Amino acid sequence: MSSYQQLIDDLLQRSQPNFTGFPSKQLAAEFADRLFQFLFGTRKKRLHGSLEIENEFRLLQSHLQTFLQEVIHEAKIIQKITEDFFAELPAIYDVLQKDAQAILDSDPAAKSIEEVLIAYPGFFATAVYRFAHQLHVLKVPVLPRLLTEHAHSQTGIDIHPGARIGHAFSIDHGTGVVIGETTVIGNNVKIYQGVTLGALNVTKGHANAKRHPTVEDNVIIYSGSTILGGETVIGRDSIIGGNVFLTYSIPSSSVVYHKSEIKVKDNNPFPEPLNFVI
Ligand SMILES: CC(=O)OC[C@H](N)C(=O)O
Repeated sequence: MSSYQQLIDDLLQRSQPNFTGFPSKQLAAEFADRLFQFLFGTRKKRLHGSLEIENEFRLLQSHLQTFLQEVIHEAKIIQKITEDFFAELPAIYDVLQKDAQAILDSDPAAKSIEEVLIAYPGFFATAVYRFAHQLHVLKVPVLPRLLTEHAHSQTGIDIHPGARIGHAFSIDHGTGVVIGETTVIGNNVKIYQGVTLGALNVTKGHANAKRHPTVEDNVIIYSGSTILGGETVIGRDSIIGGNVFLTYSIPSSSVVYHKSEIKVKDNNPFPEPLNFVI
């Protein structure tokens, strides 16, 4: 057990200027929100004129540099990562436009693209995941995770930055969605709240293995379903109904559903006592 003095020593060590153990969550949140705002700003905050846009672009670059300084200490590497990240921004923007359009096209409740951009938690979480994934591809440690955790805290949607997700991806409602680190998702995939794409084996020895499923193009996964395992492949054009628990692969164009038994009776007393366990 640590002594009081050991605790003080530990805390003192963390307050040294060279201690870089805890990068700033606030910088992560501000960067994610600011970049999202830059790309999909609401009317009030929308940038006017190319000068204003260029100015904000430069400010975003310097924000990223400050953020990167939290974990990287070589100016040249920070510069290179910043350049590479922003060089990818047009491609990220394109794919996000396809994500937003897919939500609008498939959700009868969505009335306009603006509504999707401003009000859909699934779109926000996907956007922040795409920013984070690019930093993950550029081998930035820890910070990608802080970005997706910011989106998680805002939306209840937990997408690991390491997951690979194709275009026209849509998450409807979204609360409780978990997408693990080694998940691979194709194009035009739609998932609903409470879906888990998880690992079957969560021992530390599997840290470098593919632990999470592959979901091929045009798959729909309805709410509450859990799909586990790195070798599990959901074949293209399949539909997974609500509350399915699946740990093996299924071929293309499958329909998988969970059949629960529900009993309905009138509210007259049972002849014998019932024991409802809540
Ligand atoms: C989503 C999920 O399976 O998480 C379990 C564990 N964190 C892992 O990545 O294997």
